Amino acid sequence: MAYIEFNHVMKEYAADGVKIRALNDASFSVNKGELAVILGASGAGKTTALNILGGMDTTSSGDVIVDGENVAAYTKKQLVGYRRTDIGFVFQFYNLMPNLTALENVELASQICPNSLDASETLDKVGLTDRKNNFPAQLSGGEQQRVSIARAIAKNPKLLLCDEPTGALDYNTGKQILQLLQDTCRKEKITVLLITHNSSLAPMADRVIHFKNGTVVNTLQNEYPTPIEQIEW
Ligand SMILES: Nc1ncnc2c1ncn2[C@@H]1O[C@H](COP(=O)(O)OP(=O)(O)OP(=O)(O)O)[C@@H](O)[C@H]1O
Repeated sequence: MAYIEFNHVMKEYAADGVKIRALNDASFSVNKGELAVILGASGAGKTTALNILGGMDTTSSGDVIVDGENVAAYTKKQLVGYRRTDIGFVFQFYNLMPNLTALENVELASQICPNSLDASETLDKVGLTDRKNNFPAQLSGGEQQRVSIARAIAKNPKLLLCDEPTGALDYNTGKQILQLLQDTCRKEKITVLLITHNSSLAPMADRVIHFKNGTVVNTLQNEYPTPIEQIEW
């Protein structure tokens, strides 16, 4: 069994009496320690799948296996614990607490997790040794995203889920953030899933999962992923 198994997942939303099928029999798997890139057009179901995997949304049917447990069968209370301890999220917008310093933002996350890493050391790892006592407004977009990555990995999560993490950044800054995510996956041995619109990024991944109209139409494995510095788009 793979570390992550998304098995025949359906997700329907009811909006004004109309049913919208966001996921339609979507299936994929990811092995432990892999970097998986999720590609697909707008509305293909990528965010819905990531939110379900992260325990932020629920399935209409299907199984979502993470490390041998079926997250789709979790109670609300179990999902709270799962989100808190097992999942690190990185979003397009950094969602930092504006009145807390970089260090305090990371500490806030690590304090609620039993196996958390040292907040200050985690900020060192993401290259922010000199910015720990700055507030988010005093940091660039790339630096704020580094804080949000530190906040996610300081929880020592099973999965690092990233939804368009470079969507608000310029080309070079975005590339540095992708490099950090690729390095984090390798060095910390965290399983990383990364949503992007940019199909040029596919070579950086161990696995590429392609969504279309709510289902997975194609999964590719790269035996030799390309370092991000060698990818241009
Ligand atoms: N809470 C919701 N209520 C109703 N419909 C929703 C909801 N969330 C998502 N959808 C619909 O489900 C479909 C899939 O959306 P989703 O956000 O997963 O796509 P996506 O591939 O992530 O798109 P994008 O790249 O634009 O973020 C879309 O048609 C969307 O409008």
